[in-house]
Amino acid sequence: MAEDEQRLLCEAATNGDTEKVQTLIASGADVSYFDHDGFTPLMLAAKHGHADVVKTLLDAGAPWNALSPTNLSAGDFAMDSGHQDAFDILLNTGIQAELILGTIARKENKIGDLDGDYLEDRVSFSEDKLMDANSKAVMMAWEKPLMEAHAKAICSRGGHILNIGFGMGLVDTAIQQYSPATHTIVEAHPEVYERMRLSGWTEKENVKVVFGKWQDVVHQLDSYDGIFFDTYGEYYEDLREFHQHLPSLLKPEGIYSFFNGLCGGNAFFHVVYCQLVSLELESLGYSTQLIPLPVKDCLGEEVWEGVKHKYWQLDTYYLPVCESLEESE
Ligand SMILES: C[S@@+](CC[C@H](N)C(=O)[O-])C[C@H]1O[C@@H](n2cnc3c(N)ncnc32)[C@H](O)[C@@H]1O
Repeated sequence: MAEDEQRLLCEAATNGDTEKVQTLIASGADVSYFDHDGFTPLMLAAKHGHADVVKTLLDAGAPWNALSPTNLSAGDFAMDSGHQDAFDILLNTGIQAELILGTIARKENKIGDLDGDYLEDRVSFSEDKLMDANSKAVMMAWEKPLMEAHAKAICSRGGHILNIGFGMGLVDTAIQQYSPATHTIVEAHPEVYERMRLSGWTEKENVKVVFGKWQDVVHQLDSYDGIFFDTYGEYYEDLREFHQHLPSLLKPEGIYSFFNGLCGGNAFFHVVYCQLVSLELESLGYSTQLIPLPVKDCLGEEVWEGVKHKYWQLDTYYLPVCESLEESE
C-alpha cells in the first residue's frame, strides 16, 4: 500500500498534478522516497518543469539536495531542462537552507570530515601537482590559467598584494609579473614553506613570506590593494571567517578574489554556493562579480590519474572579483 502511494506520488509529480500531490502528502506519502531509478518526486517535478509541484513538495519537507545515482539534484534537472521557475524555487530553498541550517551542519561536520590534520602530514611534489598524504590533490597545474586570471584581477590596482596559500606558487609567479610594490605570502605547511625557501622566494626583494596559519598571523598583516585566498584542508566556515577580516585587510579601493572551488562536483550546488558567498560578502559591504572562464579543454580525464578526489567536474569556472560596494557604485 505504502509502495503504491509512493509510486502514485512520483507519477503525480511527473505529470504536474499538484492537487493529487497534495492529497497523497496529506495521506502520508513519503516525499523523500527514491523510485526504482533513484529519482525523488522532487527531481521528477523539477525535470518536467512543474514549479507548483516543486514548491508543494519542498513545503512538505522534500530534501532539496538529494542526489540521483548520477549525482544530480532536483536543481540540476531543472537547470539542464531550462525550467527557470522550478530552478528559482530550488535555488532559493538551497540558499535559505545553507544560510540558516548550513552553519550548524557544517560546524558538526568539522569534527569528522577531513582526513586528519593536513598541516601535520607529509606532502609530495611532482611537476604537475602537489598531493597530500591521502593522495588528494592540494594543487594541480591545470589551474595555471585560472591562477593567472586571479593574479591579473587582484593586481589591477597595483600597489601591495597579499596571497594566502602558496601551493605550487602558480598565483605568486603570476603576481610577480605585475611587479607589485610589496607581495606578502602566507603559508602554513612546513614542507611547502621549505620548498619556497629553497627556490628563493624568501630572498626576493619585494616578497615577504609569513610562515603560519593565516588564522594565527592575520593580526601581523597590513592592508592591501589586492588579496587572493586559496588554502587547503579548510571549510567554507574558514573562508567566511577570513571574509570577516576583509574590512581591515583590504584597502577601500582594493580588489579581493578567492579560489572558487565551492562544491566543484555539482553544478547546481556550485550555483547555490556562489550565491551564498556573494550574499555573505554583500553583508560585509562587498560586491562580487563572477567572471566565467571555460575550463573543459584543459581538463581531460588523464589530468586526474592517481588523484583520489576529483575536486572539479564542471565546464566553467566562475572567477570572483570583489570590491567595496561604495567603489563599485
Ligand atoms: C591550493 S594550495 C594554493 C595554490 C596556489 N594558489 C597556487 O597558485 O599554487 C593551498 C595552500 O594553502 C596552504 N594552507 C592550508 N591551510 C592554510 C592556512 N590555514 N594558512 C595558510 N596557508 C594554508 C597549503 O599548505 C597550500 O600550500
